[in-house]
Amino acid sequence: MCVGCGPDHPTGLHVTVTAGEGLTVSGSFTVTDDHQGAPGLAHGGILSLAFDEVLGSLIWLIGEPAVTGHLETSYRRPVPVGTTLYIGAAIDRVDGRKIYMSASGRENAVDGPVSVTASAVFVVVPATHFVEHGRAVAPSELSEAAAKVAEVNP
Ligand SMILES: CCCCCCCCCCCCCC(=O)SCCNC(=O)CCNC(=O)[C@H](O)C(C)(C)COP(=O)(O)OP(=O)(O)OC[C@H]1O[C@@H](n2cnc3c(N)ncnc32)[C@H](O)[C@@H]1OP(=O)(O)O
Repeated sequence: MCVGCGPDHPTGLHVTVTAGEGLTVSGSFTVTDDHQGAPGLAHGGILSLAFDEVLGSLIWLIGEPAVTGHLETSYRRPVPVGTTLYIGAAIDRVDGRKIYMSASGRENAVDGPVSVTASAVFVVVPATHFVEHGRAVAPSELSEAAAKVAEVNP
């Protein structure tokens, strides 16, 4: 039920992500009427969410839980409803618990015009972070997340 990537979320972004070479991932997000802000255009906050999701996927390559500490988004072109954004993201460097990342999203093709760029600092947290700070979750929700780490980066 993740609003970014959960396939069963009724109005979520349904972002899909594939691991690439090295510490990179490629994602895609199709803007639907559920994601509109101004008439016919994607809402900027929704686009920011799509980037948070793709950037957040990079942590599965490292295999340590981390949360977004800082996320900066630059909107370079309007994104019409119906667009598929192809988002490439990479880990640029790691400094202690801080993971510096960047991403860019291109309109309707992997080599399409750049619509949005973003940079982020994720901060590594202990797995207990989610238990201590989140609502009570079923153990299966946490074990599914932990299994995903093992699946992506055995
Ligand atoms: C079981 C496994 C489950 C796994 C599930 C995984 C799911 C993942 C899903 C992902 C979903 C998608 C993603 C989401 O939506 S994640 C949801 C949105 N994000 C949050 O909720 C985060 C809320 N904030 C916090 O929890 C704390 O403030 C954190 C943990 C971030 C830091 O508090 P903590 O007390 O722990 O850290 P520290 O103060 O000792 O600082 C440590 C270092 O970090 C540096 N720093 C700190 N803050 C920032 C900042 N804002 N920008 C830049 N840097 C920052 C700081 O300078 C220091 O650096 P240095 O001095 O050492 O050089």
